[in-house]
Amino acid sequence: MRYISTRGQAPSLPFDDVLIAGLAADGGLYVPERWPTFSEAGFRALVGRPYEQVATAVLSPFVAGALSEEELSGAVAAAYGAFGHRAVAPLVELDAGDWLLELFHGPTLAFKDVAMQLLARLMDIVLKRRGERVTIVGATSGDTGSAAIEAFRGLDSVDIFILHPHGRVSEVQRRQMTTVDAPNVHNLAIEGTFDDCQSMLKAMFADREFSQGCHLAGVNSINWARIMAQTVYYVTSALALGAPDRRVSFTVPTGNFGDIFAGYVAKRMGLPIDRLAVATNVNDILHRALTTGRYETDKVVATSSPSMDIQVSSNFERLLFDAYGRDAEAVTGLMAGLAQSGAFTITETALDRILADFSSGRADEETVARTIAETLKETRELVDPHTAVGLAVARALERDPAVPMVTLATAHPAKFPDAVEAACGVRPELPESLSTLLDKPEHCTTLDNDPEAVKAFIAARSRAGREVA
Ligand SMILES: Cc1ncc(COP(=O)(O)O)c(C=O)c1O
Ligand SMILES: N[C@@H](CCOP(=O)(O)O)C(=O)O
Repeated sequence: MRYISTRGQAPSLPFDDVLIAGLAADGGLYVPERWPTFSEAGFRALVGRPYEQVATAVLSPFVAGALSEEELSGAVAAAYGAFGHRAVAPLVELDAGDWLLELFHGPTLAFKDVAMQLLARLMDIVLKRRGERVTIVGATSGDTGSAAIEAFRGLDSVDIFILHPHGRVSEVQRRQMTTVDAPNVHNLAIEGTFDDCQSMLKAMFADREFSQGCHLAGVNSINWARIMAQTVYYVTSALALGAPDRRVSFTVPTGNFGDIFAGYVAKRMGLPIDRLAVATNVNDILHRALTTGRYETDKVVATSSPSMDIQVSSNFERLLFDAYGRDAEAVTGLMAGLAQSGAFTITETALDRILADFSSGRADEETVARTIAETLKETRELVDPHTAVGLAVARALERDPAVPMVTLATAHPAKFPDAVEAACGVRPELPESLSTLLDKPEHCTTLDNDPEAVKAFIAARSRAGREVA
């Protein structure tokens, strides 16, 4: 399998190069040159199999030619062996036809662990094989950072620098990152928003001297391997609910469009997904774009679901690439418009193609709080504010009663105890594994929203940078 850039100006690469590169050299995102497909019989053969076996089968076409079956299945087994639930991503029925897919049984209690635990192992295999070291730079609104630090801490082949927006992540999220005391882990609190952190990250990749000099690698969902790993739980959950003989819909709390794009990939692979519903909080650029055809950035507002406080939704570019018939020039034009004026308009044809698969909705803060309280009262499930955004949108959608709706539970409520307690009066307890989090010392440097200062900080501490020099 080879991968091509959404902007069409970077060379096509095999999986192992895409894994290390993160962003394409032309600023685009890598996607497979074609979508691999499974027949109905192929999916049927996976029904009832353990998560690890399904993962190996689903991921194998994406890594073909770059990793052996043994390397992939070994990494998959190691990644998911330590999850807190044997099913890895269990389903819970809330009401008839209304399901929650719990994605928070990994070490940092958010869905990011599902991809990050695998990504770290795959990267380690490739870097050891090549005898290389990389500098990972990541931007986080809370969860990607903690999952990445947990997955990569202590790895000799990697130095990891995580940028988070100062004061805009929950205390638990921040401490999950800053209390890790490992020589290869560096936390940077940036005086800005998540979008500032993400655009700084993209600028670092675009600066060839810096990115080559530090041997930069990315672990945000710009990295294709993140998306790929997330397709697996769409498959396991749909199969558990009757696929391939029955259609299933998903509602996905959405920010950077990575998680829901993984659902789109599963659909392109042949999984009978009926609707993919984008659920946003009041930072609703995606809901507005799908409703009006105009993708237009606005000021970001801090909410109780901080990991979704995003305006520029990176992976939407991957969807646009398909919606425009894989026309890289058209996508480059849209992205240039976004950079210049903070907006672009989607053509009617492309929007129609998007709406054939996707629905959308938005939940304001009052609705999120009410949903947390009502869900607890009616189902005895305590949900986090991101999951509540998903549930609120799923409940407001027009639905086919014959099609089960799965809402992705993207984080454990204990990551957001203040918001959950304010909504329903119950303070979720941190699991035993994280019970000492609030007592440990923190390690973090606060920097201005100044790309040059951040680059200088990283360059001075990057071991890969010193080796290249
Ligand atoms: C808990 C939680 N829910 C939802 C999202 C949104 O996911 P995505 O950015 O893949 O759309 C995030 C952040 O990415 C998150 O951390
Ligand atoms: N919500 C994310 C933002 C980064 O998203 P990613 O999926 O592109 O890594 C976070 O929690 O950091």
